[in-house]
Amino acid sequence: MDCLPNNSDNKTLKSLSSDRRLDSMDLKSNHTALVLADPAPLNRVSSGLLPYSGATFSQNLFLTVPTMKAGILDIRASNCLDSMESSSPPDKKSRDFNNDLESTDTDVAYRAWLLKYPSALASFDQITNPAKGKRIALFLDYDGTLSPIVDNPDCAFMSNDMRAAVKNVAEFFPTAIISGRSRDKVYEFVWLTELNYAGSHGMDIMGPVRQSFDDHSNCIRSTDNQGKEVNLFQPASEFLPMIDEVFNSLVNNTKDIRGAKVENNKFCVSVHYRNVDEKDWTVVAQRVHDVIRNYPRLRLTHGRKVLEVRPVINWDKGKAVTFLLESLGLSNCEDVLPIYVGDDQTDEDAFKRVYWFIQVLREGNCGYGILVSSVPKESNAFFSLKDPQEVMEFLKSLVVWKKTSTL
Ligand SMILES: O=P(O)(O)OC[C@H]1O[C@H](O[C@H]2O[C@H](CO)[C@@H](O)[C@H](O)[C@H]2O)[C@H](O)[C@@H](O)[C@@H]1O
Repeated sequence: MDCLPNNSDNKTLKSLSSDRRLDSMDLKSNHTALVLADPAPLNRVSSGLLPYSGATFSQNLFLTVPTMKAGILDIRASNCLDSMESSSPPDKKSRDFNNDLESTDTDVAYRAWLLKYPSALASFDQITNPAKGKRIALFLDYDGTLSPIVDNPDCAFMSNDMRAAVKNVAEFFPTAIISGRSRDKVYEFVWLTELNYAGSHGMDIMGPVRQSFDDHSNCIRSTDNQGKEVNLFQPASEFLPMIDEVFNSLVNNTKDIRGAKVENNKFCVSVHYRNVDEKDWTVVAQRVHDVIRNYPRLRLTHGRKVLEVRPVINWDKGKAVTFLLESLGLSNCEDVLPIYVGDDQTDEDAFKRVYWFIQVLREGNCGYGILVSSVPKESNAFFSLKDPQEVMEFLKSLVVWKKTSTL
Protein backbone atom coordinates (compact mmCIF):
# COMPACT_ATOMS: atom_id res chain seq x y z
CA MET A 1 0.00 0.00 0.00
CA ASP A 2 1.52 3.31 -1.02
CA CYS A 3 1.03 6.52 0.81
CA LEU A 4 2.01 10.10 0.57
CA PRO A 5 2.88 12.40 3.43
CA ASN A 6 -0.25 14.17 4.58
CA ASN A 7 1.45 17.51 4.43
CA SER A 8 4.44 19.09 2.86
CA ASP A 9 6.75 19.20 5.80
CA ASN A 10 6.71 15.54 6.66
CA LYS A 11 10.26 15.01 5.69
CA THR A 12 9.96 11.43 4.49
CA LEU A 13 7.92 11.69 4.30
CA LYS A 14 -6.89 11.44 42.58
CA SER A 15 -6.26 12.82 44.32
CA LEU A 16 -5.91 9.37 43.05
CA SER A 17 -6.25 6.74 45.59
CA SER A 18 -2.92 5.22 46.37
CA ASP A 19 -4.85 1.99 46.93
CA ARG A 20 -5.58 1.78 43.24
CA ARG A 21 -1.96 2.39 42.43
CA LEU A 22 -0.89 -0.40 44.64
CA ASP A 23 -3.59 -2.67 43.32
CA SER A 24 -2.68 -2.10 39.74
CA MET A 25 1.08 -1.96 39.96
CA ASP A 26 3.14 -5.05 39.77
CA LEU A 27 5.33 -3.68 42.48
CA LYS A 28 5.89 -6.52 44.81
CA SER A 29 8.95 -6.69 46.97
CA ASN A 30 11.07 -8.05 44.14
CA HIS A 31 10.59 -5.05 41.91
CA THR A 32 14.26 -5.13 41.10
CA ALA A 33 13.84 -8.61 39.68
CA LEU A 34 11.96 -6.91 36.91
CA VAL A 35 8.78 -8.46 35.78
CA LEU A 36 8.55 -9.78 32.28
CA ALA A 37 5.52 -8.00 31.05
CA ASP A 38 3.55 -7.85 27.83
CA PRO A 39 0.33 -9.41 28.86
CA ALA A 40 -2.67 -8.85 26.62
CA PRO A 41 -5.14 -6.32 28.06
CA LEU A 42 -5.30 -7.21 31.70
CA ASN A 43 -8.99 -7.90 31.91
CA ARG A 44 -9.14 -10.16 28.90
CA VAL A 45 -5.95 -12.14 28.90
CA SER A 46 -6.04 -15.90 28.90
CA SER A 47 -3.20 -17.49 30.78
CA GLY A 48 -2.13 -19.51 27.79
CA LEU A 49 -1.14 -16.29 26.11
CA LEU A 50 1.66 -15.45 28.45
CA PRO A 51 4.46 -17.14 26.62
CA TYR A 52 7.20 -16.85 29.16
CA SER A 53 5.57 -17.35 32.48
CA GLY A 54 8.17 -20.03 33.08
CA ALA A 55 11.11 -17.80 32.32
CA THR A 56 13.44 -16.58 35.01
CA PHE A 57 15.89 -13.74 34.97
CA SER A 58 19.59 -14.27 34.99
CA GLN A 59 21.96 -11.67 36.40
CA ASN A 60 22.59 -10.10 33.05
CA LEU A 61 20.23 -8.82 30.42
CA PHE A 62 19.24 -12.20 29.10
CA LEU A 63 16.29 -14.14 30.25
CA THR A 64 16.78 -17.77 31.04
CA VAL A 65 14.22 -19.55 28.94
CA PRO A 66 12.98 -23.03 29.79
CA THR A 67 15.11 -25.43 27.79
CA MET A 68 12.14 -26.96 26.01
CA LYS A 69 11.66 -25.05 22.85
CA ALA A 70 8.08 -25.25 23.97
CA GLY A 71 8.71 -21.94 25.75
CA ILE A 72 7.44 -20.50 22.53
CA LEU A 73 5.76 -23.52 21.07
CA ASP A 74 3.31 -23.53 23.93
CA ILE A 75 1.72 -20.44 22.51
CA ARG A 76 -0.55 -22.36 20.26
CA ALA A 77 -1.71 -20.48 17.26
CA SER A 78 -5.27 -20.68 18.56
CA ASN A 79 -4.28 -19.04 21.82
CA CYS A 80 -2.40 -16.50 19.82
CA LEU A 81 -5.59 -15.81 17.93
CA ASP A 82 -7.47 -15.20 21.19
CA SER A 83 -4.90 -12.63 22.07
CA MET A 84 -5.03 -11.05 18.64
CA GLU A 85 -8.76 -10.60 19.12
CA SER A 86 -8.56 -9.37 22.69
CA SER A 87 -5.80 -6.89 21.93
CA SER A 88 -7.65 -5.54 18.93
CA PRO A 89 -10.94 -4.06 20.06
CA PRO A 90 -13.08 -2.91 17.16
CA ASP A 91 -12.46 0.70 16.28
CA LYS A 92 -15.02 3.28 17.26
CA LYS A 93 -16.01 4.01 13.68
CA SER A 94 -17.15 0.47 12.96
CA ARG A 95 -18.92 0.18 16.31
CA ASP A 96 -20.82 3.36 15.64
CA PHE A 97 -21.70 2.24 12.19
CA ASN A 98 -22.90 -1.15 13.29
CA ASN A 99 -24.94 -0.14 16.22
CA ASP A 100 -25.75 3.27 17.59
CA LEU A 101 -27.15 1.74 20.73
CA GLU A 102 -23.95 -0.11 21.39
CA SER A 103 -22.11 3.12 20.81
CA THR A 104 -24.14 4.82 23.55
CA ASP A 105 -23.36 1.94 25.89
CA THR A 106 -19.73 2.30 25.03
CA ASP A 107 -19.77 5.99 25.83
CA VAL A 108 -21.34 5.24 29.19
CA ALA A 109 -18.68 2.61 29.82
CA TYR A 110 -15.98 5.09 28.81
CA ARG A 111 -17.31 7.71 31.21
CA ALA A 112 -17.35 5.15 34.00
CA TRP A 113 -13.82 4.14 33.12
CA LEU A 114 -12.74 7.78 33.37
CA LEU A 115 -13.53 7.65 37.06
CA LYS A 116 -10.73 5.14 37.43
CA TYR A 117 -8.39 6.71 34.88
CA PRO A 118 -9.21 10.43 35.02
CA SER A 119 -8.52 12.60 32.04
CA ALA A 120 -5.07 14.18 32.33
CA LEU A 121 -6.64 17.34 30.92
CA ALA A 122 -9.46 17.49 33.44
CA SER A 123 -6.99 16.58 36.20
CA PHE A 124 -4.26 18.86 34.98
CA ASP A 125 -3.85 20.61 38.34
CA GLN A 126 -3.49 17.29 40.07
CA ILE A 127 -0.57 16.55 37.82
CA THR A 128 1.10 19.92 37.90
CA ASN A 129 0.61 20.84 41.57
CA PRO A 130 3.01 18.14 42.76
CA ALA A 131 5.32 19.17 39.92
CA LYS A 132 5.84 22.67 41.29
CA GLY A 133 9.51 23.17 42.01
CA LYS A 134 10.30 19.93 40.23
CA ARG A 135 11.60 19.12 36.79
CA ILE A 136 9.24 17.19 34.59
CA ALA A 137 10.87 14.64 32.30
CA LEU A 138 8.58 13.67 29.46
CA PHE A 139 8.48 10.31 27.72
CA LEU A 140 6.24 9.83 24.70
CA ASP A 141 5.27 6.79 22.70
CA TYR A 142 4.81 7.41 18.97
CA ASP A 143 2.08 5.36 17.24
CA GLY A 144 -1.36 5.98 18.67
CA THR A 145 0.07 8.69 20.94
CA LEU A 146 1.65 11.31 18.70
CA SER A 147 0.14 10.00 15.49
CA PRO A 148 -3.29 8.48 14.97
CA ILE A 149 -3.50 4.78 14.21
CA VAL A 150 -3.83 4.31 10.46
CA ASP A 151 -4.11 1.26 8.23
CA ASN A 152 -0.71 1.62 6.63
CA PRO A 153 2.15 1.78 9.16
CA ASP A 154 4.29 3.63 6.62
CA CYS A 155 1.77 6.46 6.63
CA ALA A 156 1.54 7.12 10.35
CA PHE A 157 2.51 10.75 10.01
CA MET A 158 2.22 13.19 12.85
CA SER A 159 0.54 16.48 12.08
CA ASN A 160 2.47 19.74 11.84
CA ASP A 161 0.56 20.96 14.88
CA MET A 162 1.64 17.93 16.86
CA ARG A 163 5.23 18.39 15.73
CA ALA A 164 5.12 22.01 16.87
CA ALA A 165 3.62 20.98 20.21
CA VAL A 166 6.34 18.37 20.78
CA LYS A 167 9.04 20.84 19.76
CA ASN A 168 7.68 23.45 22.19
CA VAL A 169 7.33 21.09 25.08
CA ALA A 170 10.89 19.83 24.53
CA GLU A 171 12.14 23.39 24.98
CA PHE A 172 10.88 23.36 28.52
CA PHE A 173 11.21 19.75 29.60
CA PRO A 174 13.70 17.01 28.75
CA THR A 175 11.73 14.89 26.30
CA ALA A 176 12.25 11.47 24.75
CA ILE A 177 10.27 9.34 22.35
CA ILE A 178 10.25 5.61 23.03
CA SER A 179 8.81 3.62 20.16
CA GLY A 180 8.44 0.06 18.98
CA ARG A 181 9.61 1.21 15.57
CA SER A 182 13.23 1.37 14.58
CA ARG A 183 14.87 4.51 15.91
CA ASP A 184 15.65 5.77 12.41
CA LYS A 185 12.08 5.33 11.28
CA VAL A 186 10.55 7.15 14.22
CA TYR A 187 13.03 9.98 13.72
CA GLU A 188 11.98 10.24 10.08
CA PHE A 189 8.41 10.73 11.23
CA VAL A 190 9.16 13.17 14.04
CA TRP A 191 12.09 14.99 12.53
CA LEU A 192 12.98 16.99 15.62
CA THR A 193 16.53 17.24 16.86
CA GLU A 194 15.54 18.58 20.27
CA LEU A 195 14.53 15.16 21.56
CA ASN A 196 16.10 11.88 22.56
CA TYR A 197 14.97 8.76 20.74
CA ALA A 198 14.66 5.13 21.71
CA GLY A 199 13.58 2.65 19.04
CA SER A 200 12.80 -1.07 18.98
CA HIS A 201 10.83 -0.87 22.24
CA GLY A 202 13.80 0.73 23.99
CA MET A 203 16.42 -1.68 22.64
CA ASP A 204 18.07 1.10 20.64
CA ILE A 205 18.66 4.27 22.65
CA MET A 206 20.52 7.34 21.51
CA GLY A 207 21.24 9.77 24.30
CA PRO A 208 23.69 12.37 25.47
CA VAL A 209 27.26 11.32 26.17
CA ARG A 210 27.83 10.23 29.74
CA GLN A 211 31.28 9.20 30.70
CA SER A 212 29.96 6.93 33.40
CA PHE A 213 28.43 4.82 30.61
CA ASP A 214 31.78 4.21 28.95
CA ASP A 215 32.20 0.92 30.78
CA HIS A 216 28.60 -0.05 30.24
CA SER A 217 28.40 -3.13 28.06
CA ASN A 218 26.39 -2.55 24.88
CA CYS A 219 26.94 1.20 25.12
CA ILE A 220 29.18 2.83 22.55
CA ARG A 221 30.03 6.35 21.43
CA SER A 222 28.54 7.34 18.12
CA THR A 223 27.42 10.48 16.28
CA ASP A 224 23.90 11.66 15.56
CA ASN A 225 22.53 13.14 12.33
CA GLN A 226 24.06 16.50 13.18
CA GLY A 227 27.47 14.98 13.80
CA LYS A 228 27.15 15.47 17.55
CA GLU A 229 28.78 12.85 19.75
CA VAL A 230 26.21 10.65 21.49
CA ASN A 231 25.91 7.44 23.45
CA LEU A 232 24.29 4.53 21.68
CA PHE A 233 22.89 1.78 23.83
CA GLN A 234 21.84 -1.39 22.04
CA PRO A 235 21.39 -4.22 24.51
CA ALA A 236 20.19 -6.65 21.84
CA SER A 237 22.92 -5.96 19.30
CA GLU A 238 23.92 -9.61 19.06
CA PHE A 239 20.41 -10.42 17.83
CA LEU A 240 20.71 -8.33 14.68
CA PRO A 241 21.57 -11.20 12.29
CA MET A 242 18.84 -13.36 13.84
CA ILE A 243 16.25 -10.61 13.53
CA ASP A 244 17.16 -10.06 9.88
CA GLU A 245 16.85 -13.76 9.22
CA VAL A 246 13.48 -13.96 10.96
CA PHE A 247 12.26 -10.88 9.13
CA ASN A 248 13.03 -12.53 5.79
CA SER A 249 11.36 -15.77 6.84
CA LEU A 250 8.28 -13.92 8.05
CA VAL A 251 8.04 -11.96 4.81
CA ASN A 252 8.31 -15.19 2.90
CA ASN A 253 5.87 -17.09 5.07
CA THR A 254 3.16 -14.46 4.98
CA LYS A 255 3.46 -13.16 1.43
CA ASP A 256 0.36 -15.02 0.28
CA ILE A 257 -1.81 -13.61 3.09
CA ARG A 258 -3.66 -10.67 1.68
CA GLY A 259 -3.12 -7.57 3.83
CA ALA A 260 -0.35 -9.01 6.02
CA LYS A 261 2.65 -6.75 6.37
CA VAL A 262 5.99 -7.46 7.99
CA GLU A 263 8.01 -4.54 9.29
CA ASN A 264 11.68 -4.67 10.22
CA ASN A 265 12.16 -2.60 13.34
CA LYS A 266 15.85 -3.42 13.64
CA PHE A 267 15.87 -5.30 16.94
CA CYS A 268 12.34 -6.61 16.59
CA VAL A 269 9.93 -7.46 13.82
CA SER A 270 6.27 -6.49 13.55
CA VAL A 271 3.75 -8.63 11.72
CA HIS A 272 0.72 -6.47 11.01
CA TYR A 273 -2.72 -8.00 10.52
CA ARG A 274 -4.83 -4.81 10.59
CA ASN A 275 -5.58 -5.22 6.89
CA VAL A 276 -6.02 -8.98 6.97
CA ASP A 277 -9.53 -10.38 6.79
CA GLU A 278 -10.42 -11.56 10.29
CA LYS A 279 -11.05 -15.08 9.04
CA ASP A 280 -7.36 -15.27 8.09
CA TRP A 281 -5.98 -14.13 11.45
CA THR A 282 -5.48 -17.77 12.44
CA VAL A 283 -3.33 -18.24 9.36
CA VAL A 284 -1.20 -15.24 10.34
CA ALA A 285 -0.82 -16.57 13.88
CA GLN A 286 0.09 -20.02 12.57
CA ARG A 287 2.66 -18.73 10.11
CA VAL A 288 4.36 -16.54 12.71
CA HIS A 289 4.31 -19.41 15.12
CA ASP A 290 5.86 -21.68 12.47
CA VAL A 291 8.77 -19.30 12.05
CA ILE A 292 9.57 -18.43 15.64
CA ARG A 293 9.33 -22.04 16.84
CA ASN A 294 12.87 -22.36 15.49
CA TYR A 295 14.12 -19.45 17.58
CA PRO A 296 13.87 -20.12 21.30
CA ARG A 297 15.69 -16.86 22.00
CA LEU A 298 12.89 -14.85 20.49
CA ARG A 299 9.49 -14.19 21.97
CA LEU A 300 6.16 -13.01 20.72
CA THR A 301 4.17 -10.11 22.11
CA HIS A 302 0.96 -8.42 21.02
CA GLY A 303 0.27 -4.84 20.11
CA ARG A 304 -2.53 -3.09 18.26
CA LYS A 305 -3.33 -5.52 15.46
CA VAL A 306 0.31 -6.45 15.34
CA LEU A 307 2.35 -9.44 16.48
CA GLU A 308 5.81 -8.46 17.59
CA VAL A 309 8.80 -10.77 17.55
CA ARG A 310 11.57 -9.66 19.86
CA PRO A 311 14.64 -10.97 21.65
CA VAL A 312 14.26 -12.64 25.01
CA ILE A 313 16.20 -10.08 26.97
CA ASN A 314 15.51 -8.39 30.23
CA TRP A 315 14.76 -5.05 28.65
CA ASP A 316 11.63 -3.10 27.82
CA LYS A 317 10.28 0.43 27.52
CA GLY A 318 10.29 0.75 31.30
CA LYS A 319 14.00 0.01 31.48
CA ALA A 320 14.52 2.45 28.64
CA VAL A 321 12.88 5.17 30.77
CA THR A 322 15.28 4.45 33.61
CA PHE A 323 18.23 4.41 31.23
CA LEU A 324 17.23 7.71 29.66
CA LEU A 325 16.70 9.35 33.04
CA GLU A 326 20.21 8.30 33.92
CA SER A 327 21.54 9.48 30.56
CA LEU A 328 19.92 12.85 31.09
CA GLY A 329 21.43 13.13 34.55
CA LEU A 330 18.00 12.97 36.16
CA SER A 331 18.05 9.66 37.95
CA ASN A 332 19.44 10.84 41.25
CA CYS A 333 17.58 14.08 41.55
CA GLU A 334 15.08 14.71 44.28
CA ASP A 335 13.16 17.06 42.09
CA VAL A 336 12.43 15.02 38.98
CA LEU A 337 8.95 13.97 38.02
CA PRO A 338 8.72 11.64 35.01
CA ILE A 339 5.57 11.55 32.91
CA TYR A 340 5.05 8.78 30.36
CA VAL A 341 2.32 8.97 27.73
CA GLY A 342 1.53 5.88 25.66
CA ASP A 343 -1.28 3.81 24.22
CA ASP A 344 -0.08 0.26 23.85
CA GLN A 345 0.65 -2.89 25.78
CA THR A 346 4.41 -2.31 25.72
CA ASP A 347 3.87 1.08 27.33
CA GLU A 348 2.56 -0.67 30.43
CA ASP A 349 6.16 -1.51 31.38
CA ALA A 350 6.95 2.17 31.30
CA PHE A 351 3.82 3.13 33.29
CA LYS A 352 4.99 0.77 36.00
CA ARG A 353 8.50 2.09 35.80
CA VAL A 354 7.73 5.81 36.15
CA TYR A 355 5.75 4.95 39.24
CA TRP A 356 8.46 2.67 40.57
CA PHE A 357 11.26 5.10 39.81
CA ILE A 358 10.10 7.73 42.18
CA GLN A 359 8.06 5.77 44.64
CA VAL A 360 10.87 3.46 45.58
CA LEU A 361 13.60 6.04 45.57
CA ARG A 362 11.77 8.97 47.04
CA GLU A 363 8.85 8.52 49.27
CA GLY A 364 6.02 10.91 48.65
CA ASN A 365 6.77 11.70 45.02
CA CYS A 366 5.46 9.87 42.06
CA GLY A 367 5.75 9.76 38.32
CA TYR A 368 2.69 9.61 36.14
CA GLY A 369 1.65 7.23 33.45
CA ILE A 370 -0.98 8.51 31.04
CA LEU A 371 -2.77 5.96 28.88
CA VAL A 372 -4.04 7.11 25.50
CA SER A 373 -7.22 5.20 24.81
CA SER A 374 -10.70 5.88 23.52
CA VAL A 375 -11.95 2.56 24.87
CA PRO A 376 -11.91 1.34 28.46
CA LYS A 377 -9.00 -0.92 29.27
CA GLU A 378 -7.09 -1.91 32.35
CA SER A 379 -3.76 -0.19 32.72
CA ASN A 380 -0.94 0.64 35.07
CA ALA A 381 -1.33 4.28 34.10
CA PHE A 382 -2.93 6.76 36.51
CA PHE A 383 -4.50 9.10 34.03
CA SER A 384 -5.85 8.91 30.50
CA LEU A 385 -6.18 10.90 27.33
CA LYS A 386 -8.63 9.94 24.65
CA ASP A 387 -6.54 10.30 21.50
CA PRO A 388 -3.50 12.06 19.99
CA GLN A 389 -5.52 15.27 19.73
CA GLU A 390 -5.89 15.30 23.51
CA VAL A 391 -2.20 14.41 23.85
CA MET A 392 -1.41 17.54 21.87
CA GLU A 393 -3.66 19.65 24.12
CA PHE A 394 -1.94 18.18 27.14
CA LEU A 395 1.52 19.04 25.77
CA LYS A 396 0.39 22.57 25.00
CA SER A 397 -1.05 22.91 28.50
CA LEU A 398 2.26 21.85 30.00
CA VAL A 399 4.01 24.61 28.09
CA VAL A 400 1.47 27.24 29.18
CA TRP A 401 1.72 26.02 32.76
CA LYS A 402 5.50 26.20 32.68
CA LYS A 403 5.50 29.67 31.16
CA THR A 404 3.07 31.02 33.73
CA SER A 405 4.37 29.07 36.66
CA THR A 406 6.13 31.28 39.18
CA LEU A 407 8.12 28.47 40.74
O1 LIG B 1 5.66 1.91 20.40
P1 LIG B 1 4.91 2.53 19.26
O2 LIG B 1 5.58 3.77 18.75
O3 LIG B 1 3.47 2.76 19.60
O4 LIG B 1 4.98 1.45 18.09
C1 LIG B 1 4.20 0.27 18.17
C2 LIG B 1 3.93 -0.23 16.78
O5 LIG B 1 3.37 0.87 16.09
C3 LIG B 1 3.14 0.74 14.70
O6 LIG B 1 2.01 -0.09 14.49
C4 LIG B 1 0.81 0.48 14.98
O7 LIG B 1 0.54 1.69 14.27
C5 LIG B 1 0.31 1.54 12.84
C6 LIG B 1 0.13 2.90 12.24
O8 LIG B 1 -0.90 3.61 12.83
C7 LIG B 1 -0.91 0.62 12.63
O9 LIG B 1 -1.15 0.43 11.24
C8 LIG B 1 -0.66 -0.71 13.33
O10 LIG B 1 -1.82 -1.53 13.23
C9 LIG B 1 -0.33 -0.50 14.80
O11 LIG B 1 0.03 -1.74 15.43
C10 LIG B 1 4.37 0.21 13.99
O12 LIG B 1 4.07 0.01 12.64
C11 LIG B 1 4.90 -1.02 14.66
O13 LIG B 1 6.09 -1.43 14.02
C12 LIG B 1 5.21 -0.67 16.09
O14 LIG B 1 5.77 -1.79 16.76
